[in-house]
Amino acid sequence: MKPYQKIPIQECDEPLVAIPLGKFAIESPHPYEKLGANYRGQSPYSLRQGVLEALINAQTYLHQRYPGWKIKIFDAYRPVEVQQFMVGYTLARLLRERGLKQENLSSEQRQKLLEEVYQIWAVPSDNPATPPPHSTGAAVDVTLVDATGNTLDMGGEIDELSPRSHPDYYANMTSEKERLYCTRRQLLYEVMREAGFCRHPGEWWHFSLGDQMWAWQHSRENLDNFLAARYGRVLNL
Ligand SMILES: C[C@@H](N)C(=O)N[C@H](C)C(=O)O
Ligand SMILES: [Zn+2]
Repeated sequence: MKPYQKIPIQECDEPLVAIPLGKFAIESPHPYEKLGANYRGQSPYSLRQGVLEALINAQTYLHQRYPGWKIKIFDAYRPVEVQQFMVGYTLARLLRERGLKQENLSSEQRQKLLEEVYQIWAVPSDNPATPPPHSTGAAVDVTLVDATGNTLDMGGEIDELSPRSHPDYYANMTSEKERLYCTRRQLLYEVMREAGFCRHPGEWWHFSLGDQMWAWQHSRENLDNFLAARYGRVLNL
């Protein structure tokens, strides 16, 4: 269990709403639908109302600093079944890359590989007390697009299983390119933080507001002010 999963949830019952796609840049077709993930008619481009409002604010802050630039949404709401699908997909990809076969793995080997997968993916828990962050509709994976519509190179791909995914990976590097990646990651962090989001400690692209990870980070930074999460798993109809 990750420490943030111990944070209590006081569900506020705010609705999951559609993201107005015209306002943002989006990854299209949706990256996980393209891989075969089944959303059962729900849209991955949905967020809790208050989280969407904050994302719109983040884009306003970005415009104030870089007119014409946009936040590009890679992923938002993710049902637990899709979380499970992506964990399975990532494990299968690791096996393929390493020339391994699932049926030949010892349980220890399988566990080690799964631990690697869980470095960047949350466990697809069905327990309402420990929902995967995106299943709450309060987490979003984003990057930046410039005024000409180009997706900026952030020095690593979203969902990359590598040390480059760490937000500070380029912090002490000195080449012009490395400094640029660092500046771009910092810009994304600053506009999202100004809007109230927290960033995943190990992923430059993952932000959330009001979920357990957010409440955990918030409580760590403000020791006198313990917060519960206000968004739990979105209940499917
Ligand atoms: C891997 C990435 N897309 C992501 O969303 N990671 C977080 C931790 C998650 O699975 O909730
Ligand atoms: Zn994410």
